[in-house]
Amino acid sequence: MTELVVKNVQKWLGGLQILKGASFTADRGSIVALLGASGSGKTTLLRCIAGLEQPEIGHIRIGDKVAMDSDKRILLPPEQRNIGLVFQSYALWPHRTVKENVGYGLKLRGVNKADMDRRIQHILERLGLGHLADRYPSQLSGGQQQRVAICRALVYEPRVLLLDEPLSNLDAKLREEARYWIRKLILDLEICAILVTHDQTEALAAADHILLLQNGRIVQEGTPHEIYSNPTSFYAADFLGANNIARGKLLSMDGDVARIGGEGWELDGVVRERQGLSPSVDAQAVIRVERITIGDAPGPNRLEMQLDDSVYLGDRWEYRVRRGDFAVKANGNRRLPGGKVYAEFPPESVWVFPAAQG
Ligand SMILES: Nc1ncnc2c1ncn2[C@@H]1O[C@H](COP(=O)(O)OP(=O)(O)OP(=O)(O)O)[C@@H](O)[C@H]1O
Repeated sequence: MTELVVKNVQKWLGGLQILKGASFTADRGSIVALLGASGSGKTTLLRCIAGLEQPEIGHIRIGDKVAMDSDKRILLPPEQRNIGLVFQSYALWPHRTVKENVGYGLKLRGVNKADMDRRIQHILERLGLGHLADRYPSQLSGGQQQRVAICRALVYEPRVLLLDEPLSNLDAKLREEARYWIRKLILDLEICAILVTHDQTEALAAADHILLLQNGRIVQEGTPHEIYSNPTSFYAADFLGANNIARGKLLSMDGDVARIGGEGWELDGVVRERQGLSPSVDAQAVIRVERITIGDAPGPNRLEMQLDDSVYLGDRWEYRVRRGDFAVKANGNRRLPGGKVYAEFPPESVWVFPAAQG
């Protein structure tokens, strides 16, 4: 069931158009990640949904309520939108206890004390914080503070939970755990969550659906697997994964099959973005690091290269190989001696795009 509808949302700030017509829907029991480079408009879009920014144009429906509609001049304030909000900083009040932090909004809304206590206790227990109800934020760990912030957002029983970089203040281990339990919580509660993040791993692991933003536009959307394995633009291909970028000229193109080459190297690949590509124009290929294999014999789409170094990364080795100016990284599971190697670039993993403009 669709819980959130965002249609053609446009927003100007300081004379600049920050959102250029964002449209998407989100279902109950699912997590949608807004992913994109810094300044792409993720937070602004989240703030428009929350009612903290007023889009000049657009339509937003939350549950069965229209939250804003520029044609009908509807604009509900945040407290009437049935949303829960969690900020990166958690924004807890330092002089209020956990219980008071979680219940403050209910108090403002005039919920009676018995009902309020019941709801606070219920959500604190649910997130494993029942025993900390009388502590102050400074007496909690970062992970516990984050749980309190989430309790505070959930105590209203919102239809939609809006999370703005909620994990970025946690260390790597806690972040991984939090990704997991937040996802489970949202699916268990059968609510809908919108997660703003610039961290691709977080979006891939936590979301059911990813919206990739670039300059105020949603340039691609899909499941994490679709976005990772089937990018439709250089921006999308380069934003996700660990990549090698090979810059050269397009040597030939036949349907989706292309050949790209530079100084002393040529590779077969597949066309990922057709516009602006024709033989002999400048082109670039994105090749995921994990797709390149290092061998010791020539073969199709293999280049003779020089292995400069094997770098130990704990769970794998990273090989630094080059042929003249053409340098790439590849992965493997053992240290290799430096010297002559053959690097294989599977053609289906050499994604060819037109060269960047300007
Ligand atoms: N109040 C404002 N006045 C003018 N420009 C603004 C204002 N707030 C944000 N912007 C601009 O809007 C653009 C989008 O900002 P936004 O914070 O939505 O991006 P973001 O994708 O969330 O970035 P980040 O990951 O860095 O938080 C940026 O170029 C930013 O400089």
